[in-house]
Amino acid sequence: MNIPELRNKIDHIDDSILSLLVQRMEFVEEIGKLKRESNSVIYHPDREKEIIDRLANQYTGKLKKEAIEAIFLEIFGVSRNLELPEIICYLGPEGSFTHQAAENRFGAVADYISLPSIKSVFESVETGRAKYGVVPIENNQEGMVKETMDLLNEKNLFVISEIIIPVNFCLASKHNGIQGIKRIYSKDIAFQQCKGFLNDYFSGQEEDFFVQVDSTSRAAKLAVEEEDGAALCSHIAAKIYSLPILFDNIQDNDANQTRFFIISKVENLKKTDKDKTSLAIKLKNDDKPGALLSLLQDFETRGINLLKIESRPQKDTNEFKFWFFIDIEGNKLDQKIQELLTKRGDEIVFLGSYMNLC
Ligand SMILES: O=C(O)C(=O)C[C@]1(C(=O)O)C=C[C@@H](O)C=C1
Repeated sequence: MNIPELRNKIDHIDDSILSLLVQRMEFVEEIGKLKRESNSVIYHPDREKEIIDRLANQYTGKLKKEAIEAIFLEIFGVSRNLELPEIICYLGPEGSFTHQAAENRFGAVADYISLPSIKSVFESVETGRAKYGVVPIENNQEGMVKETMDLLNEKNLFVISEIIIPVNFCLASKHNGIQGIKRIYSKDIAFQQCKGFLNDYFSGQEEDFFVQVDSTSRAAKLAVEEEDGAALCSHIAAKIYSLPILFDNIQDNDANQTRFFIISKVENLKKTDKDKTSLAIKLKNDDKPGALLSLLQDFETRGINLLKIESRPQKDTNEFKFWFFIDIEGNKLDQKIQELLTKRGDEIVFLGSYMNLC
């Protein structure tokens, strides 16, 4: 078959896809109506995961699970917007990895607001200006994001989902190939994380060949204005500025991953077989030996698996005291976790139960 014939086939398939999507959306609208009548939450990450897993498991053709996931997350984004338009705020700037995480989860059609700080994301969700907020919580090379832990402890908001994305950089440019590129824009940390690639492909360049700017999306914006400029940036930044990707995954360390939280005013409890619960715990008797040991023993006797424990200073006292950010396996709806939350005399702030993706 020649290209026009193949395109003709594609057009017919597209017609069918669109007609099926419209049928799907009719049912989605009905669900949306029922949810609004019963005042229940629109976003069900567990149901979305169930659909993707089911489709990926039954299908073994040309599409990888990641491709099925990318397509269906966009469909879910459109569905949720039809059920109730949602505003999602994230730690910006536009094109940041947090933006990428937000788009991975909510699709390209949601209403996004880029905010300048983690605190402003919390405040927007708290005041109801945005329905959900997306913030970084942990990088597996750098550790926990202290500001996010502290704000979760202070504010009355809940973690309803986690998102894990690899921190991968690409080299993007309008230039046809790397020969003739005159400068590369990026942020300091991106230059550091792609040293191996830059040494291999751009060694011996003058100092001013590498131009440092304050975000990788700014790098993409500058590069797209030039015929011979390039940017080291995230996929989403390249996408936003329609900058073709010349080389992908050029970071030195492939294991570099960041974990993000979706925060909301409503706790959205839903039990799956793989949940995680985050807690902020101020121990009682923390001036006596064994206070922490007693908590850990309680986990052991109740068969609760501890996934993470990090200490943070208590800022509301002039003493040098601390509280613990804790992740455990299981859901608030599990009896053993209910007991833990109610029977210990510690000050425990429940931060959220959500599906464990790690
Ligand atoms: O099943 C639901 O609760 C729906 O609202 C439908 C749907 C979907 O498009 O399949 C949309 C949004 C939810 O997050 C999960 C699934």
